[in-house]
Amino acid sequence: MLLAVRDFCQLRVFTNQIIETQCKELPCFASSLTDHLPLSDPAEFVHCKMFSSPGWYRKYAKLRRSNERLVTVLPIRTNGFGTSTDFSASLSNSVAVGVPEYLQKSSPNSWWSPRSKDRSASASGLPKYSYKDVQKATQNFTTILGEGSFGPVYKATMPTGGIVAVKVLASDSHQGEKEFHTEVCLLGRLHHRNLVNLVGYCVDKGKYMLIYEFMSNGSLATLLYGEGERCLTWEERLQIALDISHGIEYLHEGAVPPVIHRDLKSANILLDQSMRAKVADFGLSKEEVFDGRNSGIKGTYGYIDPEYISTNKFTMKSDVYSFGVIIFELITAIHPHQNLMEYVNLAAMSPDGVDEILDQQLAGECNMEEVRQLAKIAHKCLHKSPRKRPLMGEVTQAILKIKQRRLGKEDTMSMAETDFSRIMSRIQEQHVELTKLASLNEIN
Ligand SMILES: Nc1ncnc2c1ncn2[C@@H]1O[C@H](COP(=O)(O)OP(=O)(O)OP(=O)(O)O)[C@@H](O)[C@H]1O
Repeated sequence: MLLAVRDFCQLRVFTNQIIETQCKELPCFASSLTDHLPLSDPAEFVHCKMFSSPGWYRKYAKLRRSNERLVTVLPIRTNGFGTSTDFSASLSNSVAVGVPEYLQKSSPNSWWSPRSKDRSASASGLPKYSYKDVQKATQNFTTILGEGSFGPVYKATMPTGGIVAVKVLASDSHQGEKEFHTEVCLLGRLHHRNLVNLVGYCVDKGKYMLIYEFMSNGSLATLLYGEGERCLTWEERLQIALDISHGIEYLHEGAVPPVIHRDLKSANILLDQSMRAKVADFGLSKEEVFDGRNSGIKGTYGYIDPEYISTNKFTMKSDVYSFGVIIFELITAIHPHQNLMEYVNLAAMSPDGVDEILDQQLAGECNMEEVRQLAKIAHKCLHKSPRKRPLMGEVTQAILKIKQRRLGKEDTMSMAETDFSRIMSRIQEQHVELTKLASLNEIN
């Protein structure tokens, strides 16, 4: 069956020429760190309840719907047709983002010191750097990490030894300085351990640069599909799924107003030195690229919610869909451009079909029950009807449950092991006692 599914899909890979279209997104969203939805009692979100209690679900869904209506879509960069938006209200509520420790450590005379006089730096709460500073830190822009649709990304080393990533926005951008500052203000207010946080920026000499925390283990896409990469263990994959879920949950349910990512994909998931995953490229306005058909659809082929394609309405549930695709990438190590969904749909025809599309490098190396449970969550995320897809908070709780069950089992196992060794040592003690008694009897 495994071969049949894979062969069939392989055929489709060749017959369906992949549309290498990286449609671009437009809007950027306002957000702040202020508390939002009452995610008060995590127990409320337990997996069984979440998918089986319609009353609870309706109540919560109503709450979320009213929250979703608050989603602010801020057309910051609009291909030259700039929409002026009054951000004063949202800025006044902004939470100043602290300068990261490694930036603070610079001596007052250090060349890597934010331009203190700059008013925009205080509005965003983020330090602003000069072109010269960044030029020096990137060794004259020679330390390239990669290139995305915004432009090249460089590794930069600070005088303190701290490392950051500098995204130099393409110079053909129509974005003006004011719009860039607005975008920085909005991004600077989003902070979470599962987001690749913005730590500074530079607007100088006609260049716009965003400075991010450095993610030394690169992107999930490279780890899954790159040549010479070591195989991610099942434990790592499960943790990555949970980390991503936490990050998106924060964007959807932690940020006020909520933020829809719009371009979730394995290339936008970055990993730090401890292999913890963080969501990147959130809230960045991207210009729509004419792809030959000018479909008007924004996002990345293979991750786009089919419902969005038919209605042109992008909601949080479209992000949930893309997350479902990423989960299946983690399980199968098949890229969406390699007809991942064909494999997934075929495998869904048999009860434990996911076993057959599991990344072969994981065969015998993982708990199949956990794989099936994670696949079940992914299927819910990919539900045809957006309303039937779970909310990200619910997804997080469901993935957490898988981890907790394992920890529970490990506890039981270690308890059993302790009991066993206690019994063994008691038997040994008794054996020693009996031997002693026997030798005493012999002497007498
Ligand atoms: N904070 C970071 N730390 C380390 N590497 C990074 C960081 N940000 C981006 N990169 C690397 O730089 C490269 C380009 O990233 P970028 O986010 O600009 O594009 P992308 O996500 O690959 O594509 P697109 O912009 O089309 O979505 C990628 O290889 C990515 O792994």
